[in-house]
Amino acid sequence: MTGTPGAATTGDGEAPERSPPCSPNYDLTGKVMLLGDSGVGKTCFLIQFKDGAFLSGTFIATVGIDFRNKVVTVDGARVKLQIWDTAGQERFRSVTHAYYRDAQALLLLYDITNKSSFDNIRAWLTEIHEYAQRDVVVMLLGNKADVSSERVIRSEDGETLAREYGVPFMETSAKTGMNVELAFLAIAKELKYRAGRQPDEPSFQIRDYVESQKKRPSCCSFV
Ligand SMILES: Nc1nc2c(ncn2[C@@H]2O[C@H](COP(=O)(O)OP(=O)(O)OP(=O)(O)O)[C@@H](O)[C@H]2O)c(=O)[nH]1
Ligand SMILES: [Mg+2]
Repeated sequence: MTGTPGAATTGDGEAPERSPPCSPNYDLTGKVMLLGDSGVGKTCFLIQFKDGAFLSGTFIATVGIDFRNKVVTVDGARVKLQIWDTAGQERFRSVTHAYYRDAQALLLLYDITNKSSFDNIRAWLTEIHEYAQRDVVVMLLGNKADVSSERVIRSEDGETLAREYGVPFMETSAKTGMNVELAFLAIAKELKYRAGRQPDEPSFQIRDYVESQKKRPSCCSFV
């Protein structure tokens, strides 16, 4: 997925800000951004969610920013997620900063086989604090959990960091699909809950939901 630096490409051939049609096939919308260092798997994560496929082979770094739409149904509500895939490379940072402000949710990825991508998470959280809305939903994801033989970041380290920042955490695989849909469903549930809680509806805690639903890698190599 590539585009021109500084310009959003039209992911599905749909204009991002287009007014809803007369009978929209969704009840509410939410903007989600994928963030994290280059190569952690953001584009693959989005393609796995959107198309159920994994882009193996040569790594093609995203240029600028791009988006895809997908409607998910949670608790009887159709939530249209507009998902922005950002370039992790430093040179595109100023482009992506401009998009933070509109996002309701941010999926922040690191690669469990790449220590620097994990070490940079604090810097990403500082950027989020600076550029995003104060009440933005943030989720920390340790991607490439299928590559257990090359693991350098323990699951516990991801959990500890997420707890420190008070955000939900899980390990994922854009290759096998592990926890990919769950990440977006949890966001959609949170957005639906925020949009208007019904009187008899129990409160929704995204961290508890993720903890109760997430799958753990079947095989772990401890480092
Ligand atoms: N084994 C495995 N490989 C993955 C996974 N996710 C991504 N990859 C591989 O990692 C490389 C980078 O993936 P991308 O999705 O392009 O990375 P990105 O975060 O979008 O990178 P930028 O666009 O530069 O920010 C590719 O070669 C993918 O095939 C995963 O979950 N498991
Ligand atoms: Mg990419």
